[in-house]
Amino acid sequence: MRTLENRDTLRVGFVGAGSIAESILGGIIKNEILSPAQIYVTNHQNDQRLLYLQQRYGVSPTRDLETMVKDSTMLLLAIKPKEAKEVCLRLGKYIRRDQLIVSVMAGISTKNINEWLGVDCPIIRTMPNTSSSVGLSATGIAAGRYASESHLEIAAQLFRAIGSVFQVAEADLHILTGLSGSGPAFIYYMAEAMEQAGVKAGLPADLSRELTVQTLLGAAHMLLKAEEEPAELRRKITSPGGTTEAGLAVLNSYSFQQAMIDAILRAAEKSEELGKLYR
Ligand SMILES: NC(=O)C1=CN([C@@H]2O[C@H](COP(=O)(O)OP(=O)(O)OC[C@H]3O[C@@H](n4cnc5c(N)ncnc54)[C@H](OP(=O)(O)O)[C@@H]3O)[C@@H](O)[C@H]2O)C=CC1
Ligand SMILES: O=C(O)[C@@H]1CCC=N1
Repeated sequence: MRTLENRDTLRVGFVGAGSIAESILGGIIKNEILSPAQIYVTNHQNDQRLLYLQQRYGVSPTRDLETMVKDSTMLLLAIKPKEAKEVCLRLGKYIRRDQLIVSVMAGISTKNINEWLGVDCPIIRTMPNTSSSVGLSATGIAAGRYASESHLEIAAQLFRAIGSVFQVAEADLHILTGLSGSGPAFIYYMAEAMEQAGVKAGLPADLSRELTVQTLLGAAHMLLKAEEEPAELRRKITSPGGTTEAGLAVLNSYSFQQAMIDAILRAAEKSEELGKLYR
């Protein structure tokens, strides 16, 4: 397996061409980590989708799994957990022992992937998020049994190009899935509500959207740059007897923090369930 230092010779085959595949390949191309000519994509049946990816990013669509595997130095599995076994059984006919497999599938263990492929090839299991498309993913990565430090480093380099990378034990990828894999959806859900509140009180929708986005952006930067803990940043906004205090009282009456904690833990639990259901 070549390293990204030799990235001109790297060929990545995306098995699965949905949301996360597009976010990752879009980020890789935008950041000029690989050229479109180095990326193949395949999916199950959606021709329109492959055409769209070809036209938008210049990547090569294919349904010839054998040739794609043969020509790829790395395969990136971006199929749903329920499709994992069937697709891996098919891929196993063509995969070489030195071929690096990167999985982004929630819940599916590297042990199961190796078993289905029937090959002791190196597997790096990851959990990125869709912010990959703007270079801001938080990606967890863990090595399977046959992966070496250099395989980990190759995958880390690729994902570092589209955000931050955190190496964790494979078992911890479940909680990363809840926190940072699904996490953006929980934030968007809150953003939808913030926008709705502005509109309900009479603001134009576009102004309400801009205020929401700038507020989230500013808060994220504060979390990143300020030295205070989140609770201290919150306290600084909360004047005694003021508006924030009144608003927080409403959030507390709905157990907002507990709801967020439970949502993340439930998503993590679901990741474990998917792993058991589809093993
Ligand atoms: N979306 C996200 O934010 C994240 C998702 N993930 C993980 O990524 C994986 C994909 O998720 P997501 O992108 O959201 O899902 P999508 O439903 O958007 O995409 C799934 C893709 O898999 C393809 N596919 C299905 N069956 C086959 C097959 N037999 N051979 C080849 N391709 C096949 C589908 O093709 P077709 O359309 O033709 O059926 C489709 O392109 C999941 O395992 C998920 O856990 C991980 C991190 C974040
Ligand atoms: O919803 C899902 O199952 C996937 C995994 C993390 C984000 N999306």
